[in-house]
Amino acid sequence: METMVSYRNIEKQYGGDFALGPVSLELERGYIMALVGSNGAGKSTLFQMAMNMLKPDRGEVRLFGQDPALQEKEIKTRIGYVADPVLIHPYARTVGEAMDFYAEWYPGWGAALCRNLMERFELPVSAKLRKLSTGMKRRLALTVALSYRPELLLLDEPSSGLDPLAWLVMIEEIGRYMEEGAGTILMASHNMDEVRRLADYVVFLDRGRAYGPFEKDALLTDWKRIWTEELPEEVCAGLPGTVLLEEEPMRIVTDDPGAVQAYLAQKGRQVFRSQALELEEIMGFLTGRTEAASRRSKEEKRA
Ligand SMILES: Nc1ncnc2c1ncn2[C@@H]1O[C@H](COP(=O)(O)OP(=O)(O)OP(=O)(O)O)[C@@H](O)[C@H]1O
Repeated sequence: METMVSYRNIEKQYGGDFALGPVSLELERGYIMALVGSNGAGKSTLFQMAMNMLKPDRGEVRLFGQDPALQEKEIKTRIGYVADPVLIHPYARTVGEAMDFYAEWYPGWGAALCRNLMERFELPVSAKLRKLSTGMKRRLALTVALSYRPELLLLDEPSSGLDPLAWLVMIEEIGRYMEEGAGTILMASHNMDEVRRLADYVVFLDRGRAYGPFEKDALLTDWKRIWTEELPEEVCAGLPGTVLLEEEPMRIVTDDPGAVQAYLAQKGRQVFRSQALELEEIMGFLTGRTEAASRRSKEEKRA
């Protein structure tokens, strides 16, 4: 196993308003980790630290085991960074000029790959950088980052501003990059569809606190909503692994569906169906944003 990114006990304070951490994360080669969080949770702050654009108050960040403050240039040729908002080349005037510059800068630049990506993202060579829309800037940044097949991609909101077709191209191209076998991705996303499709691991960030990493597949298997018949108080009281009880109809939200189903069977109660929770719901429970371990009836919800 080779650790590509590690954050150890990272803390950062901005005035009195925002405190990040302590955050500790490690990402191994070959995996995709998604940072999922509310606005202002600290996701971009973590990316900027990896790019040596920002220093943590405490803790250490390592890329390929190296300190980004000491080996900045070497590290940056091995990373593809799509920032949010996208950073546009300061001197190039057109898309073509920017590509020429990057082709010189990155040792692993693939000219044919770049042409193919530009075609897929419908990026005109002659388009003026100043006049690109937000979505076109994102297409450009993704094309650049994928054209030299970096060992590590840092994608901060890669789909923000992309139209649905460009989004699909992005999903396919990220899939292709990973299938080639040498890629690793740390990404921040508000798009749960993309997290569901791409991520191996999920970290929830909320108000500067990190929860996880969790294996995405395990989250989707472990968190269930189970529909059952109305249960008397004494049966409810003994339910194992219950996060929330909802009434009319009776539903149990649990992170231990096996135990709940076994208990209901033992009490002779019927299970009508069960369904995996959406990642945003799981995030609500794990971060304490959604009130857990309570009984919620229609009357309560109306009140
Ligand atoms: N230079 C700065 N000075 C002061 N506060 C800052 C600065 N940069 C970021 N912040 C604050 O730090 C917090 C975390 O910001 P960050 O951009 O990391 O969040 P984020 O999770 O990427 O948010 P979003 O999902 O909205 O992009 C926010 O409250 C933001 O206002």
